[in-house]
Amino acid sequence: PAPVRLADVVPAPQQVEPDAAEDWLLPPDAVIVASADPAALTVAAHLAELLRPATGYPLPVTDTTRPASAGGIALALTDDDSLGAEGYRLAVTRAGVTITAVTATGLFYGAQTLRQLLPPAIESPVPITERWMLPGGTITDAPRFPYRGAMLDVARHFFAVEDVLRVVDHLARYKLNHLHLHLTDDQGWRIAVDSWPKLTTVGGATEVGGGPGGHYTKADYLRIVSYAAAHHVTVVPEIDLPGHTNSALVAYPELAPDKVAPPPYTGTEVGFSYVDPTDERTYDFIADVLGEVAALTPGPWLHIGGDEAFKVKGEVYTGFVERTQRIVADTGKIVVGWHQLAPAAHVDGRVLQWWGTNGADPGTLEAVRRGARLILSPGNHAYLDMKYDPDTPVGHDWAGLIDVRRAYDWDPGSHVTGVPDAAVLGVEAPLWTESVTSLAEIEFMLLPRLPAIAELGWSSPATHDWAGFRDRLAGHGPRWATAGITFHRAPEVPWP
Ligand SMILES: CC1=[NH+][C@H]2[C@@H](O1)O[C@H](CO)[C@@H](O)[C@@H]2O
Repeated sequence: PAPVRLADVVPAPQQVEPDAAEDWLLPPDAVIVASADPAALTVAAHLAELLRPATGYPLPVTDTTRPASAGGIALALTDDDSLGAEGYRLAVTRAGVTITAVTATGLFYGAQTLRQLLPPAIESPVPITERWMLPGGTITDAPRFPYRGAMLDVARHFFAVEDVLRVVDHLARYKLNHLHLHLTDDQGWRIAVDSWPKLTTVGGATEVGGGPGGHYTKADYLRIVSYAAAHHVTVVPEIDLPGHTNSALVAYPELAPDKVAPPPYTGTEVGFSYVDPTDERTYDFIADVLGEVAALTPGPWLHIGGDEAFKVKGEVYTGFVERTQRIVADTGKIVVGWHQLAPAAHVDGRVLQWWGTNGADPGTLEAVRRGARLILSPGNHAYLDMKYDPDTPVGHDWAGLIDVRRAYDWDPGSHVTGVPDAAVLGVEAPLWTESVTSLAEIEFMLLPRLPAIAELGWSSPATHDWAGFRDRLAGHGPRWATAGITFHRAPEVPWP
């Protein structure tokens, strides 16, 4: 395969200065030297874990307090704050590699870039003979938006912790930093709540199609949160309210408007269920649930859904949302919700996740004028549950077909009419799972479109170019294949 070039990295780096005179061959005795800082050493250990299997090299990790050793890979914290909280500088010279950053997160992103600069064989889980060449030169890089994420719907179909951890790996590979977990819906409640145990014992016991469903214990959720944190990914839990709540009503009929338990729902319709917005008991429920989920969640965000509550209208809906927003604030978290929350009063820091398909929305624009920021998830560009083409075996097509180009060819900063770039917090690619039932199907829908969304979240509009992106992406097919990751060989990408 053609040697990897600095400019091949996905997402496209901010600044690339190749220098072929400085190409470097990773030697078997290479050492990884990190700043004597626990977080930097953790990144160094992560990098060693990435490089050891395929190279078979020992790649010992040490820190700068010990005597300098053979040529190697240095991970150095710096106070050069021109790089920002997530930026890094990566230099390859004949003496070795140096990654500098202000934070461990920046070092981690430099490590992801370094991984991509090695030949695709670096993804092999077992030692493979290869010249571990690195292209000489310097990359200076930093993200455009602070929020770059994906959403996994674990309610329609339940996915084991291990599957969620693999999704975290795919996010980290492309410098995405948020994982939104859609934890509750009509078909299943997936997060244990001590004060309302039947939410999972009853509400978690099925899923679309009638399978056994499942749920995360608090220990499971903490495993996901800590693995995500080790990959510099923040978990955003969603408790969808007031709609999409059939599973909670099955468990606790007192929450239902008619106080009668509906049958468990294993279909794929939306908009028919809601918790009783006129009953004080509902707000006890919400305060208990959000309190327990917030206590388990280190990140600042708590997502309360708000979508498709078709039977809760006008003042009743905005009154419900305003009370729920206040409950979120009482937990110390910042509220996120689908853009249907817009008519409800603004609260500090509120973020609306926009999933429209027509580039304009007066209500959302008004909410932005009152201080809301947006996460862009346009249904017709970022909804990765949409089919690539009519033959895609799983997924939807209500927002149209989304091939790789459609996932790439839009600009989050100017997508919603009237919303200024400064009001855009970032992007997120939702994957709804009504028809997705395995990790392989998750990977098939995410790859190769997730890197497109990742590039829109990270890279400058100045480097936005479909032909260039398509060619860079082509080089990642062999990486996924070598790593045993399922992906769609989209015909619009010139795979090698
Ligand atoms: C925010 C939102 N609510 C709906 C909509 O997105 O479409 C999804 C399928 O694409 C569906 O699963 C979800 O319940």
